[in-house]
Amino acid sequence: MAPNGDHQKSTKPPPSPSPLRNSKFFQSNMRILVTGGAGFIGSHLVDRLMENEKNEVIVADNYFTGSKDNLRKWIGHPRFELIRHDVTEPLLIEVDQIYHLACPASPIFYKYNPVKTIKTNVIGTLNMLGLAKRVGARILLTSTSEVYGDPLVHPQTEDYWGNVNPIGVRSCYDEGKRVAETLMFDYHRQHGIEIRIARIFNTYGPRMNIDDGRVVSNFIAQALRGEPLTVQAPGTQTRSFCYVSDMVDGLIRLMEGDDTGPINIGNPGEFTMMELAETVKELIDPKVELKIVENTPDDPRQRKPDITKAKGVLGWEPKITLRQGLPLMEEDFRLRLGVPKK
Ligand SMILES: NC(=O)c1ccc[n+]([C@@H]2O[C@H](COP(=O)([O-])OP(=O)(O)OC[C@H]3O[C@@H](n4cnc5c(N)ncnc54)[C@H](O)[C@@H]3O)[C@@H](O)[C@H]2O)c1
Ligand SMILES: O=c1ccn([C@@H]2O[C@H](COP(=O)(O)OP(=O)(O)O[C@H]3OC[C@@H](O)[C@H](O)[C@H]3O)[C@@H](O)[C@H]2O)c(=O)[nH]1
Repeated sequence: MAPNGDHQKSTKPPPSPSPLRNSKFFQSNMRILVTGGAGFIGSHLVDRLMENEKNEVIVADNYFTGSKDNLRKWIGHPRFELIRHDVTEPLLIEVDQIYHLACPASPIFYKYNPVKTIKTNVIGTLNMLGLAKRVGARILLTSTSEVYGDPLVHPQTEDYWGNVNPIGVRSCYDEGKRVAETLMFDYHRQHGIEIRIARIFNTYGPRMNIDDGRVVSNFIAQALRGEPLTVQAPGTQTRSFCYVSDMVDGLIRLMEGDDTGPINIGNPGEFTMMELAETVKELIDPKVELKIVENTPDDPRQRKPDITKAKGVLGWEPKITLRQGLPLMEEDFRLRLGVPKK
């Protein structure tokens, strides 16, 4: 069944935005809330949104995995505001658009406090939808390729319903995001809220936490520290890695376009973890060793987005290949770890 079939469309008109938006005498800026804006993708998104002088950007973040440091160039800027706020609590502000990213993304962080992760996904998304409803804002959710679980369809298209363990250690995140998607569509059908859903595939780039625990940041940090690259068994599992500037471009196009989604946003280049380790080794330090270590439960065996829909509906496709993106991230990690290039 097509996720964008007629039964998915709202019959309700969207709630009216602020009267100032259509005022003849006062041209207000577009006020945009980015939840999770102090994190990795969020802070790059804020950089892009702030480039447009008609945008005012408000970030709400609880700093669990994000940091003020990621936003330091905007703190004090007249079009920028930073609020310490946990999205599991309601937020009463006036905005036109909401990019709802708040949620830990790295498996080691989302599994650290699974009850909090599911509250963030469910109560957090409900609160942001409540805000969207009250002020007539358009809302974009950053969902995930993890909604496909350990996929039995390859590559993954948006109409695949997934193969997810509902009681596993990853469920707080993948089932949490599935409920968040459900809430988005229920608010759209029942209340006419303008929604956008992006299904993001593994994204990497500068500013990722050095000890984030995800595979690209782990391998780069390990190679720079001269430590063995920890390939989790069996090493034949695959992922598709998207550079962060491509991701931000896709998210903005989705928000500005007419399609609710869900739309896969990711780079279809597919690599085994062994291939990724070999590439990092070749680019950074050919002397570094690879070490096979134990894997974690329910690790998906393969993942690759079908991006036909993103190409057709958003006119989007990624531009940066893995071999182009890894050196950009290496440069940032060298600076932060204090390891100059020889
Ligand atoms: N990076 C990826 O590969 C990837 C893949 C799929 C989906 N996503 C989604 O994209 C979004 C951003 O991911 P990221 O890689 O930038 O992760 P990140 O961990 O760097 O950023 C998440 C941000 O949300 C904040 N946050 C977490 N819980 C919060 C709460 N309860 N209230 C307020 N703020 C909270 C964190 O402090 C952090 O700043 C997440 O929703 C994630 O699920 C990311
Ligand atoms: O040091 C490591 C870390 C991870 N891995 C492997 O690398 C693969 C990718 O693992 P990551 O931790 O980077 O993350 P995953 O791809 O499983 O999930 C990721 O993509 C979907 C997003 O929603 C999640 O937020 C994101 O973390 C897994 O197969 C894992 O076993 C290693 O081989 N070594």
